[in-house]
Amino acid sequence: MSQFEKTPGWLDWYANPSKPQFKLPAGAVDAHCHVFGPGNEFPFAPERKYTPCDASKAQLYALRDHLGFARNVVVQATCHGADNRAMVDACKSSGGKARGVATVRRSISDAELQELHDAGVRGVRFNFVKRLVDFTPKDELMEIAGRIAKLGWHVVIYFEAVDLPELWDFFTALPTTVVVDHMGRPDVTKGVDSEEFALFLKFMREHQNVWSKVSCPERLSVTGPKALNGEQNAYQDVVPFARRVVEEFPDRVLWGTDWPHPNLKDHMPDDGLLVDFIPHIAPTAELQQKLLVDNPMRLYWPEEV
Ligand SMILES: O=C(O)c1cc(C(=O)O)oc(=O)c1
Repeated sequence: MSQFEKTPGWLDWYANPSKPQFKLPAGAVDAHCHVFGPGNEFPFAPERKYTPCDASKAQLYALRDHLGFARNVVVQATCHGADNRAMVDACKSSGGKARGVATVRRSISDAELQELHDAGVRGVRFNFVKRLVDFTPKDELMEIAGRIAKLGWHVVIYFEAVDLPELWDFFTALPTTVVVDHMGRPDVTKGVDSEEFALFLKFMREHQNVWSKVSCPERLSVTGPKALNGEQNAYQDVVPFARRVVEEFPDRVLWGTDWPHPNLKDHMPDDGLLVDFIPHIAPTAELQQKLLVDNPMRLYWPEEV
């Protein structure tokens, strides 16, 4: 794959998002977003599974201001592999308004981990989605988890719901806070009372160190971005899932735009409308304050809480 040739069929991020009608609480954090390159400054990793369009830190921070967020958590995207330079650069130039989640290999030195910490990194991401990454042995991941736990960092895990049973023992042995990306990608056609989603809720219920991002309705939805049946909201088939998680675990949920939305081929969400999704899954001001401010601040800026 050439460095700059975008993966065919892959949509670019939404250029002129609407202004959300929902007013975010003061200090709201977009706790899951990425930067891509720019490729000529921060080359994409040779082992990547896709080549994205560019999505720079300046464009990310313009979106932050447009939507009304105060801060970002920039999560290492798989197209950059374990080369964290673009994410670190974004954190360092944010004036303290961004923290990061890195991808690291076992070979990383303690000094390099400390450098990441100084740049604002507070977690590592372990990815188990087969279309995105090659397999990394679990003993390597556990060793990394042990080292980063000592820095007070957490582990972000990304996996598909069908893989949770097989990954359960590994996840439950992680020695630090564990944050699940996008609710563990439930198959929403199975329904909120499915065995599959019940297992995810049990995972959170039985393990107080497990948090979840209630993000990415645009990836999980089958009904899509159009409001249907007189409903006001887009992505309505995802609402019961996210709402269940927010209401049962109000102190362990995070929300993020997922901008610039890697790997979307059927539609690209208007980020303003994604923000308008929030009050459907966190219907009270108290839940919104926890989801958007108190929880991400506790995890990423504990020194300010
Ligand atoms: O579902 C995805 O394709 C996806 C990919 C990435 C990444 O490539 O890092 O991150 C995400 O949060 C979601």
